[in-house]
Amino acid sequence: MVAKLEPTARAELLASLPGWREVDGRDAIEKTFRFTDFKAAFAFMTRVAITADGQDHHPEWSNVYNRVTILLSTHDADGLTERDAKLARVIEEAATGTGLQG
Ligand SMILES: C[C@H](O)[C@H](O)[C@H]1CNC2=NC(N)=NC(=O)C2=N1
Repeated sequence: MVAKLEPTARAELLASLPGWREVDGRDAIEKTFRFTDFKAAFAFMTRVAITADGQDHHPEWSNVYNRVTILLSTHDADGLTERDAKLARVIEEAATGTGLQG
């Protein structure tokens, strides 16, 4: 059973991840990415999907045209864990220089 992040680790994680924020009412973090167009957004989602599946840790996400909103939490722990931290860092890499509008 994976352990939830301690408050200090959680704060350090949020400080290290640009634009991610805590979700009201859930032990989770969330960010919306905005791309130049739908194709750039979907290409980003494809890259993330492949890596996430390889880590066996999956995002909760939605896509509207050029925007992708991603929520991370660990279902098995009902909260934020190191698995979410690892996937958030992968997501940030996958978004870099790929038609990202910020
Ligand atoms: C059986 C499978 O390994 C588990 O259900 C994995 C799949 N992907 C997952 N993704 C997330 N976000 N949390 C989990 O606890 C989780 N568990």
